[in-house]
Amino acid sequence: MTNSSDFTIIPVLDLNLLQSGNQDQLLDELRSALLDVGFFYVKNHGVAQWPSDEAVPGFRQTYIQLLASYKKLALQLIELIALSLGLPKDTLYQYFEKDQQNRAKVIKYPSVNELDPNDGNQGVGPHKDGAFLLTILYQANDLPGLQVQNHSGEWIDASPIPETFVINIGTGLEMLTGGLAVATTHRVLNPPPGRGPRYSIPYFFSFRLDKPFKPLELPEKFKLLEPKEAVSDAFYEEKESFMNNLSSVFLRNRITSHPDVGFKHYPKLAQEYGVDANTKF
Ligand SMILES: O=C(O)CCC(=O)C(=O)O
Ligand SMILES: [Fe+2]
Repeated sequence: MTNSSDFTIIPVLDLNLLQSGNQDQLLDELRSALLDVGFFYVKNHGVAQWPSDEAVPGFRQTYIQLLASYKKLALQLIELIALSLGLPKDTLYQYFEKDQQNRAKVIKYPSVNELDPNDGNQGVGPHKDGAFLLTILYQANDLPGLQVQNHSGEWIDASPIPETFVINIGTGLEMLTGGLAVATTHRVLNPPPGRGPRYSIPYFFSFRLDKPFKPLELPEKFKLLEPKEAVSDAFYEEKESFMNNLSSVFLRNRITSHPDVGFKHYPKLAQEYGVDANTKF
């Protein structure tokens, strides 16, 4: 499907607009990122992104601090997202717990020439981030790989921009907003030969699992907007299972992200999700 207003760049949002008294501009940009793209960069976020050389012996402590900073940024974004949708800023707090577990992982993507040709590309297959509100992604070195699919099916590079994080909307926020905020499909390709490995740290800001899941009451003006069906097909297919069974959403995310492993262990489910033994990305 071709869409004349489709995105071809990933917007960059500047959190300094808060300090400079331009919150309304930031909220307008955030709303458009939420509704049209599902991905954005944030700059001037106040988070130290990588342990310094001297800090490496204290990696654990450093990493814990890093996670705490990610969480602080996630909470700030959660409040701004609510405001950008015309809701009180604490609206999304009901969906997570103060001390819930949020997952992060440090990923190494070897360059293609380091891979066994029989293993194919070991990046991450096309997927939406699962049962999460949002993902904060640190691209730790200057190598391309992350690509975001626009509504016409084209792959748009989300190359690293120094000092930024990439933020993307998870299926959880898509469901909560009735498909208005988009959880956009993305993938990761291994870096080209000769450029060394790519490293990244995604942080997945989760949901509380112990409460029934009730979609948000959005202000009237948003009810007139059409969800972006091209990227929100999962919304219609998965609505029931998502509301009742978050674990199936996790499993789908795992199988589509890592199709070779997914097919090996869950061949029937994998096929339901369009993954088979020859799936390449
Ligand atoms: O490494 C990246 O750039 C993104 C990884 C990703 O999309 C994921 O793990 O869900
Ligand atoms: Fe992802």
